[in-house]
Amino acid sequence: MKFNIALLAGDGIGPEVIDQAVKVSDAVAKKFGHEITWQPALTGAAAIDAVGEPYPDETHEVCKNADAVLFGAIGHPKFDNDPSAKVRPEQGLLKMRKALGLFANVRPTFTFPSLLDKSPLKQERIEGTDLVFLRELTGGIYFGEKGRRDGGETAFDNCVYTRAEVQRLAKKGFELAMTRSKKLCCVDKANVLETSRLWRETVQAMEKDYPEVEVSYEFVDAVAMRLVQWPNSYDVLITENLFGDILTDEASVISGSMGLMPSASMGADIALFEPIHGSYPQATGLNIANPMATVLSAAMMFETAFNLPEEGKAIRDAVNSALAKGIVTEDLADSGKSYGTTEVGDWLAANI
Ligand SMILES: NC(=O)C1=CN([C@@H]2O[C@H](COP(=O)(O)OP(=O)(O)OC[C@H]3O[C@@H](n4cnc5c(N)ncnc54)[C@H](O)[C@@H]3O)[C@@H](O)[C@H]2O)C=CC1
Ligand SMILES: CC(C)CC(=O)C(=O)O
Ligand SMILES: [Mg+2]
Repeated sequence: MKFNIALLAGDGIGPEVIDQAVKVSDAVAKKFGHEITWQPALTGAAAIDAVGEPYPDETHEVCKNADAVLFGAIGHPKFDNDPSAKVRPEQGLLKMRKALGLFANVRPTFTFPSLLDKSPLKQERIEGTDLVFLRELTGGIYFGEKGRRDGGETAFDNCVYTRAEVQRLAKKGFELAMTRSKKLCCVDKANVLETSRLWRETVQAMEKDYPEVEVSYEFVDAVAMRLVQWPNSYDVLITENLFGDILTDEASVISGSMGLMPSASMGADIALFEPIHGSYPQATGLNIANPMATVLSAAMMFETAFNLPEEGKAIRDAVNSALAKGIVTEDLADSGKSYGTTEVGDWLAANI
């Protein structure tokens, strides 16, 4: 098969981890007889520097016309440390998600058998953890009206959700739960927030369409606690944009490193695959970033966007075997030997 993939490397470690995912994807294509054409395009601070905006129209055209998008990360300290900056890399990420209609961000959290001792959590608590967050990605407080008043002394960010937005995300959650253990947790703050009450009411009304799914409703603060206390008590969790962003970073410590967790952002017409981490600016150019989250995002791309599970499995097998053999970057090496980002990528590509 032939694939045309938009490649948005972005900033910081983005280009370094994307290079490894490209290497590994090319190795998969070679092994299984596919042809990939990569279409690089600008985004983030790199795009601001080059053309003055973080998600240029040309990049949108490339994405729209691709079979899938592979995304690294965006963000640069020169913007993070300047709250008054009018144009920011993150605006590009949000614009891209909205413009491509990527409303459902699938963020799995799982453990690797060879890494159980790398998590700061007790082994018996995390063993067998295999859960999936469905994070709503194009609504909520990130997209509501924001601004200042009172001469800049008061700031506001509005959180808005429509019933239709909740329904389409929850539908995906129910459907996913039906393919797994038929357990769904709706994470909200319905004791305080009106948007959360709309979430809860909407999901409750959908329960009758999925009688086999056991639905629980939990407040986000309690989930933040139970997620690290008994992570394997969860299976599919649905939640709004901000809560999902925060909880999935927290959940990444279960696996052992933020550099391991992939994601798929699904829309009606196109899907984008990206690690859950950011541009990790401290590591830029040092060849130390873990590329596995991005490599595993490429595995999700083969499985989800191209419906090629064997190709995805070939990538997952290579990652598992690298982890078992200790071919890992410094975030997972403890006092043992660590490998560079490029060495890990080379090893994975050679072992597909
Ligand atoms: N999707 C995206 O492009 C995202 C972009 N950002 C942006 O990234 C920049 C940095 O944000 P931070 O809050 O520091 O989040 P971050 O995710 O970049 O890094 C947080 C910490 O996670 C660890 N980490 C992240 N990626 C890793 C990797 N591949 N290998 C090993 N360890 C890794 C490091 O310990 C790092 O200090 C900011 O400009 C932020 O806005 C943040 C999150 C998501
Ligand atoms: C930079 C944010 C807008 C996004 C984020 O943290 C994420 O998608 O995980
Ligand atoms: Mg985040």
